[in-house]
Amino acid sequence: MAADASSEKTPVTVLTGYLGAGKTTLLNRILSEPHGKKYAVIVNEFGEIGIDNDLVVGADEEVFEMNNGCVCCTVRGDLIRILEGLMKRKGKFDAIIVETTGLADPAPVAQTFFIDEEVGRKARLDAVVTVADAKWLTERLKDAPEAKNQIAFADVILLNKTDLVSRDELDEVEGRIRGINPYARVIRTTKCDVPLDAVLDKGAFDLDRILSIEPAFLEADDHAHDHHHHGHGHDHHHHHEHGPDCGCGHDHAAGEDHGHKHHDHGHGEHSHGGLKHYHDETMQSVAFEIPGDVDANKFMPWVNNLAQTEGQNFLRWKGILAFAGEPRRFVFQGVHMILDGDLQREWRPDEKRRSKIVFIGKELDEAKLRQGFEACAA
Ligand SMILES: Nc1nc2c(ncn2[C@@H]2O[C@H](COP(=O)(O)OP(=O)(O)OP(=O)(O)O)[C@@H](O)[C@H]2O)c(=O)[nH]1
Repeated sequence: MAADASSEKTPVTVLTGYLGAGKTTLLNRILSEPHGKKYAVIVNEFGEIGIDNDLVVGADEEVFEMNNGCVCCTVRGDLIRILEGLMKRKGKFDAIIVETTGLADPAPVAQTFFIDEEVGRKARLDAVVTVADAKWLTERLKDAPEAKNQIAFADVILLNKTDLVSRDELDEVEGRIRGINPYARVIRTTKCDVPLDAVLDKGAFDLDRILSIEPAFLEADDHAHDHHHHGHGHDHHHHHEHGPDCGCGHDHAAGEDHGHKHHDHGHGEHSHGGLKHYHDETMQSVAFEIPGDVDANKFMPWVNNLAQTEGQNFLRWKGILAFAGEPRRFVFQGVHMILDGDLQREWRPDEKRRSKIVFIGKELDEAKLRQGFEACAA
């Protein structure tokens, strides 16, 4: 049984955002800061000619190109090959950054870290960082389902190009972002001017810092996360793939839009203290909490069954659970029908044991999910 290797795994940051939002700008900023770290960069090209590659600055880092075209199964194969190649040279890189094409749905890229055992053993998805174009995002949310998925999927969102819009427009677009993803940290930027620690080494995806369960956690600057728990047996480690064939959650038969339905619903809107709040009817998020323990023997079958029956609707789901009789927190996350979970650090003495779960996705049956979760209470 391997020791808890999360701190030894190479962190991977997935950089996403619609065409022209500022991904390359951010990448260049990361690579040119005097951080003393060595990053490997994987660029997913869209189109025939690898121009992006030439736009990336820096002498030290190595840039690897994935296949052009759709970041789906073929590209995932490429990504796995590149990652495995990188892993063999472990020690050479402090972190890996994957820049996806603006047209990519981040789900298949994120799933790679759960699906491929070899990759999952050596790399951990640190966070999905989405760059949003303050001027154009609102338009893209209307006509580009990928743009919406990129927002929904993010742990950190850079609301970039703030110089191109008025304060009111900025509030408006941030309200729309919040309507899709209330859990991500939103940072307003010009030319992606963020401190690196706002985007790198966040531990956001594996929930070490509970970034996603409760917006209030986003404000608290909690550095107390534990990277030094070694030697724990992983008796509750689950690593399942329930998907058909490639398991990427994409309905390939649906063609171009990868089965992500795009409805042109009107968006509910209300004002609250200046910042407009939107309720996005195609992308929802629901969160539930049990103020105590859950029974692992009820919870695990429930989530596994959910993954199989409704996984296609869950863009992301995550939870932190107190299992009865277990001193450690069980942290799990899913991308569509793929689930991954782990026992992590112990509940702190001053911490209330409680169990929370959040779903971000489409056509969520809130009442049924709540009922199912509450039935898992210990
Ligand atoms: N005005 C303004 N322009 C910006 C800002 N950030 C980036 N840009 C410009 O926007 C353009 C696109 O930026 P990139 O970083 O190439 O965007 P990208 O997301 O990598 O684009 P693709 O690779 O096409 O998806 C470039 O000309 C940038 O200089 C900003 O904050 N304000």
